Amino acid sequence: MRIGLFGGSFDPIHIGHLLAASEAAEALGLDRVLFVVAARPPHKTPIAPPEARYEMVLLATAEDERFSASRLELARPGPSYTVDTLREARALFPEAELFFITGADAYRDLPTWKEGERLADYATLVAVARPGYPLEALSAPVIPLWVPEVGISSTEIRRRIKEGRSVRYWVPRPVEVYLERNGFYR
Ligand SMILES: Nc1ncnc2c1ncn2[C@@H]1O[C@H](COP(=O)(O)OP(=O)(O)OP(=O)(O)O)[C@@H](O)[C@H]1O
Ligand SMILES: O=C(O)c1ccc[n+]([C@@H]2O[C@H](COP(=O)([O-])O)[C@@H](O)[C@H]2O)c1
Repeated sequence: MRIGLFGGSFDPIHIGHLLAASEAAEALGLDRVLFVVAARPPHKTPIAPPEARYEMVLLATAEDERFSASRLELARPGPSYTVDTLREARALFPEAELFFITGADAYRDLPTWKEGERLADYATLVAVARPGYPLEALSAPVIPLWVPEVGISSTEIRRRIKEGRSVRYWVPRPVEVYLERNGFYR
C-alpha cells in the first residue's frame, strides 16, 4: 500500500490542491491520499476554524475514492507539526510506504520545521510545482514533482470573497455552497 499525506491549512481547499494531489497520486502510484488539515499550522494563522476547514476538505474529496480527509492534526493538541503526524501515520500504517506531499513553496522553510532533518526517516518528501517556486531550487531529500501549474491560492480566494466576487471553479461546487451558507472570509 502506498499512501500520500497531502498537508495544508486548506483555508479553504481549492482546485490547485486537488489537481496537485491527483497528479501526485498518478505519478507516484498512490493507493490513497489523505488530506491532512493543519489544525494549528506552525507558520500561519488560519482565518476559518479547524473544523470548518476540515468540513470543506471532506466536501471537496467526497467524490474521489482515492481521497480522504484526515483528522490526525485536529485530534492532537498544540501546533500541528509534520514530524508528529508522520510518526502517527507510521504507527497507523506500519506496512505502508508513506509520501508526504506539499507545495514547493512550503519546503523552502524546511530547515525551520520541527525536526525537519528527521522527516525523511518517516516518509518520502514530495514537493509539487507551484507558479513562482522553481522545482530546481529544491534539494535532497525533497523530491520534486512537476504538476500543471495552477496560479491560485487560498489567499486569493479569501480576497475575492471579501470583495464579493465569485469563486466558482476556484473551489469545488460543494465548497462554494458551504462558503456561501457559512459566510466565511466575508
Ligand atoms: N495552486 C497550487 N498548486 C500547487 N500547490 C499548491 C497550490 N496551492 C497550494 N499549494 C500547496 O499546497 C499546500 C497546502 O496549501 P495551503 O493550504 O497552505 O494553501 P495556499 O493556497 O498556499 O494558502 P494561503 O494562500 O492561505 O497561504 C502548500 O504547501 C501549498 O504550497
Ligand atoms: O512541522 C513543521 O514545523 C511545519 C512547519 C511549516 C509547515 N508545515 C506543514 O507544511 C504543510 C504546508 O503548510 P502551509 O502552511 O503551506 O499550509 C502543512 O502540512 C504544514 O503543517 C510543517
